Amino acid sequence: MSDTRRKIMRVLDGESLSPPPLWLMRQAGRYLPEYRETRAKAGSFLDLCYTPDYAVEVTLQPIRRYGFDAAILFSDILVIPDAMKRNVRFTEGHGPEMDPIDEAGIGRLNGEEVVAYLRPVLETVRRLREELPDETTLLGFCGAPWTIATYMIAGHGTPDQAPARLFAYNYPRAFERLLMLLADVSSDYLVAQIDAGADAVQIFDSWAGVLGEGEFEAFAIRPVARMIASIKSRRPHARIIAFAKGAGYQLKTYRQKTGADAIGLDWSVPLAFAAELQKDGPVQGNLDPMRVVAGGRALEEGVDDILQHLGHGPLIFNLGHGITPQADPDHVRQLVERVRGTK
Ligand SMILES: Cc1c2[nH]c(c1CCC(=O)O)Cc1[nH]c(c(CCC(=O)O)c1C)Cc1[nH]c(c(CCC(=O)O)c1C)Cc1[nH]c(c(C)c1CCC(=O)O)C2
Repeated sequence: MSDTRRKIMRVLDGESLSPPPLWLMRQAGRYLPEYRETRAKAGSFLDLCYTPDYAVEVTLQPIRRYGFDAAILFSDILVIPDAMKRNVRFTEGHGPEMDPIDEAGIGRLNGEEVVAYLRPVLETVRRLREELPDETTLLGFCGAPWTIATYMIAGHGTPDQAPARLFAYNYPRAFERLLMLLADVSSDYLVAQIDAGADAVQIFDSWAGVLGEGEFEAFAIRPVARMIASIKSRRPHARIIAFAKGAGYQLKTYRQKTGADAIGLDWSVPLAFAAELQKDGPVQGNLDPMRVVAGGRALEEGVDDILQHLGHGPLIFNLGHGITPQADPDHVRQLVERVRGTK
């Protein structure tokens, strides 16, 4: 009976499938002309996220084109600070911005209305489960508390998250309160996504790699462990992928201590070490997105290397980070055919 289950769910339960199922981080995005068209109609980026008609449409676009094994809900990790009234803006050419928060502001924060504010996103999840092909896994997601906190403190993206690292040393109690509050609202939000029809969820800790050893334990591992314990206590069937970008050799303890079912790997993780990690459970990754931009031999060799090292264990094929706007949609097709061995 097990073969009728969605492939990515089978891998998340420890099965090894050949060829491995695949999806790509940021598979809905600006590299696709049909995304750019819907994006222009929607107006602002947040309008796109909060209008189920548009969000459903852009989520489905890469599924129609490539038949990926998973669709990932179209939204953004920064809808959480937006729901906490931090005035999030996405302005052309600037990246995300919001009002920076200070110690007093953290004292005033509360997470009470977050899930209610995000109802349109949950409506998108419900509609997606109705419209997706039966074999396609639907993934929900959110940002990890540390990564969300970095944007809330600086008010924008930075290359090394120095403002949040400094804030954590100067105001340890306020920082701890912020992380725990984010962990709790994010857990409620992921439970709501699962209840709306998400098969599994991914937690993105895109900035885990800038933390020192003790801070990695305190800011990356602990809040995510709290989230996973909270979600699994309420929804024991929930399957959770945790992606701690840049965590390198700490990924072994990261999986053990957070309780994640699968761990995402960025492209800097050596494949021999990735194979070691795979002995403890499923892994997801880890092609360099620049190989998709390059195409040709660089793309083929990157795919083949991953399949050779990780293709015999539980693997969800993916990139090591999001696909970039300059990727050629034909190269994405070549990637899919190479992974599936259909060409
Ligand atoms: C850090 C982070 C963000 N958002 C996200 C992360 C974690 C993953 C990572 O590290 O990339 C996660 C994210 N963002 C988006 C998705 C949608 C689902 C998918 O993967 O297809 C997901 C899962 C859409 C998006 N989120 C954003 C876009 C581009 C905006 C546009 O279309 O105008 C998309 C498609 C905007 C965004 N959102 C964010 C930034 C820094 C930016 C600007 C950079 C950029 O423009 O690429 C915050």
